[in-house]
Amino acid sequence: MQTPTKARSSRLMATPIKGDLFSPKAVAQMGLNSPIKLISGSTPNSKDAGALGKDKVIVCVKARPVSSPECLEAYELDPEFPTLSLSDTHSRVMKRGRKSGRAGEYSYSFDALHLPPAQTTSLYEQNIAPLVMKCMGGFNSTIFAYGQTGSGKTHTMSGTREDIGVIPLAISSVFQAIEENSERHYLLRVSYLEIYNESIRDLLVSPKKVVPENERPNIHVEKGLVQVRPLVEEIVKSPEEILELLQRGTSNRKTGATDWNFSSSRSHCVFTLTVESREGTDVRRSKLTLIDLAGSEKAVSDMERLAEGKYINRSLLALGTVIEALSDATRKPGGHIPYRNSKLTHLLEQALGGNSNIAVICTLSLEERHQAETLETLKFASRCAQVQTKAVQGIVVASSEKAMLLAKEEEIAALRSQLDEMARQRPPSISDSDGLDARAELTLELQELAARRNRAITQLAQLNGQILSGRSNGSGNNIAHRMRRRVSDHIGTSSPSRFTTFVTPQRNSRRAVSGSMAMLLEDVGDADESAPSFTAEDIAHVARYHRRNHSNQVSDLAADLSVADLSRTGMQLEIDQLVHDKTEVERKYERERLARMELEEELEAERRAGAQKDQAMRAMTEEIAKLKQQVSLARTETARANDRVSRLNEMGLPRPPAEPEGDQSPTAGKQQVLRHAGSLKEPRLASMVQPAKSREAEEVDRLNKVIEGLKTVQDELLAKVEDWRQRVLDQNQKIQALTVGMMGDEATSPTPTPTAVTPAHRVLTPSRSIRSNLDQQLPTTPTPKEKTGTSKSMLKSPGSPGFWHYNHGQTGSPRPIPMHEGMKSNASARKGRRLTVENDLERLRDSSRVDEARHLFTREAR
Ligand SMILES: Nc1ncnc2c1ncn2[C@@H]1O[C@H](COP(=O)(O)OP(=O)(O)OP(=O)(O)O)[C@@H](O)[C@H]1O
Repeated sequence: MQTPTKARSSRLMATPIKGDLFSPKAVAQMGLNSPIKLISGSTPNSKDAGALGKDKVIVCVKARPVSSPECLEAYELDPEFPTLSLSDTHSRVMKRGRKSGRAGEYSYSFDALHLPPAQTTSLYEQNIAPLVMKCMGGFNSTIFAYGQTGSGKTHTMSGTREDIGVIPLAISSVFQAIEENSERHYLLRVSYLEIYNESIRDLLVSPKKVVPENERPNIHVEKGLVQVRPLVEEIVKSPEEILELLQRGTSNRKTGATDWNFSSSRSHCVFTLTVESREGTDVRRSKLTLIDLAGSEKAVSDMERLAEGKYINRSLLALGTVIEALSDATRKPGGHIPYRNSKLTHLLEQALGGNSNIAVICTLSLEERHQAETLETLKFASRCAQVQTKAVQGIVVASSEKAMLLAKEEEIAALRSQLDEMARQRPPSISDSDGLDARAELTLELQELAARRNRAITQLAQLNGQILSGRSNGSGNNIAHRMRRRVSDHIGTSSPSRFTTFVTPQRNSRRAVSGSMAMLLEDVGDADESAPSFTAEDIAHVARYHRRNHSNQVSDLAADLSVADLSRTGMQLEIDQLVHDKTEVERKYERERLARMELEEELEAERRAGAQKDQAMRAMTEEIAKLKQQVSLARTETARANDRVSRLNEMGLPRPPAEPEGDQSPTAGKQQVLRHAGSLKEPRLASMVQPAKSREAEEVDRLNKVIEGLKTVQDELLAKVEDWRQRVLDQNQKIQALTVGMMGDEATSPTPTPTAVTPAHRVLTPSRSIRSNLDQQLPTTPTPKEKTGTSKSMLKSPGSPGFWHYNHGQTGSPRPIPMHEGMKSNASARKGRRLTVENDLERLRDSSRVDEARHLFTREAR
């Protein structure tokens, strides 16, 4: 571990100078007039200026000076390796029970570790200059400083007089590279913006200028290209101009005093240098983006700072999330990256998305009170180190335009050589003797030159037409158009520069060229009209004038060709963007197709699962229906059984379904019957259906036996009835005999003869006696027939003695039947008597049957 000494620390704690950083004096002091040495082998033209294949994000860590060396005890710093590890005295390590067994968890490696008193220059030369050179070679390069507030981001990016920052060093490198590549033509443009509280501000526009809401700069994505519009892009020709713009922008930047930093940047600041260059047919365009991020911070006491801090932390969190997603090795290619969660990440979408070489400068405050934030910065740095990029060189090649350009260049070269030739052939002075001939010759030459000029003007117009027709597609965002306007606007007022080779002092803008042509034509016209009065000197003067002007035209044509090149660059970029868009769209379609397939598979699986569920539901429904049927059958059976049991109970014949052995008491039997009936109502009736059926069969057998018994009883009763009838007949005969005897005693009386007594009358007497006997035997409860009213009851009408009435049930009026009508036989009376007898017999049978059944069951029960 290398511990910086006290002397080192104290040297780095020199008060930086801000504010007058970009004053001409400061610029001179910063040594920009004597640019720093380029890193060997990193020339803008070298073919490997942008590494082919994948590039890693360069991560350098820079620690600012500390107040006391004790602060450094919490860290083990090794700039050679380069690594930074937390020591056992670091609060986080102590909290987690020291490092033993998991030292690797607290160790972080980077591309460079810069410790005090190392200056920014060494960091720049080692890690940043190669990226600036790549930018000069046509590759996009992005460099940003990340770290907690007060850790030295602005100090590193902008620098001080004593410690020059990354931005001035990069500008110096750019101009040095331009100087060293005299063959290439360059066009440089500068823009400078800040993202403050999630809104973009153009730092090159005065903050005093009131800009309506809809005209404020915002991010637009056009053909997949992220752009900020409207945004001032100043064409620059010298480092001084850039530094002047930087100073202007920095003074417009939002800063404020926080608890941690007296002059804290409250916004993310993005400085962009667009480099367009051409050498022959090789046209390149790239961007160098230098970003000074606002510092992540803890809660601060000031309310305004607190609100700003929220935006700052949110956007830094978004940046962290994007970096984390990009560094995720398991991420699918083309997977979603949440660039649009903040303006910062949206703006950096293309740079972070791979089309740029990236360097991250993580600044640290190793003070004890900043340990937590330092740890967060270290984690961010190590995540960045895992991100890979793949910058593409912004080379523009358009075959047809290239051919046209070459033809024009050849023509210009031919014209130039013609002029040179003419200059060589011209005599150094014209003598008076040759005056007339020379004048005539010069006049001819003049005319020829005028014709040539006209041709050149026409060519220029054609060229302009081609440029315009090729680019003016109605889009207000046309780079070439914008650029051309800017070039011409700028040239009128620009000062000479040795760097911008195609914008040289002796060249004029196209507008200026046209003006000079008009002037020249006027001159020529005048010359033609006054040709005879021309002196040799005049003609020589005019010739010199025209030669000079012709040379200017050639230069102007060259300038316009450069503009045309740049227009083509724009077109090529558009084409590249279209190709990129197409690939993106194809990728998107492919992703959508895969997603759709997945969805379809899911739907199919769901459909299958649904069908299975339906089937299972149907099976269950069927089973439930079957069970319901079984239950209803069981209920019916139970009801029947209960009914039968209750009937048996009513008959006083308890019939337990299964008598337990050892308990033969009648009450036990009855209880069992009740238990049986109750149990049948239970839910598990189905299981009892079978036993109930067998019991029912037994009961049916028993009832059949009872019926058999009843039949026997019936036969016996019929025999008895027959016997009774016989006895009645005997009685009747006896009565008749007695009557005959009595008749013999009373032969003269007018009483009816015994033969007049109807059989019905005779039968009725014993019937009455039988009935009275039976009434004593019959149960008191009415028979079912009596209940329904269909049985016949025989009543004697109290109001009509001598008449017996058959009362048919409860309805119908009594029908009188004559018993004696002069002792003569009557068919209906006989029928009535027979019915009476049959009725009596029926009742007798019923009662006998019941008696018999009761007897039988009682016997069985016992
Ligand atoms: N390496 C260094 N040497 C000397 N002074 C430094 C160094 N780094 C930072 N400082 C000083 O620390 C103070 C804070 O630095 P600076 O403004 O660069 O921090 P910052 O990270 O940009 O903070 P913020 O995010 O709040 O803008 C300044 O006064 C600066 O000069």
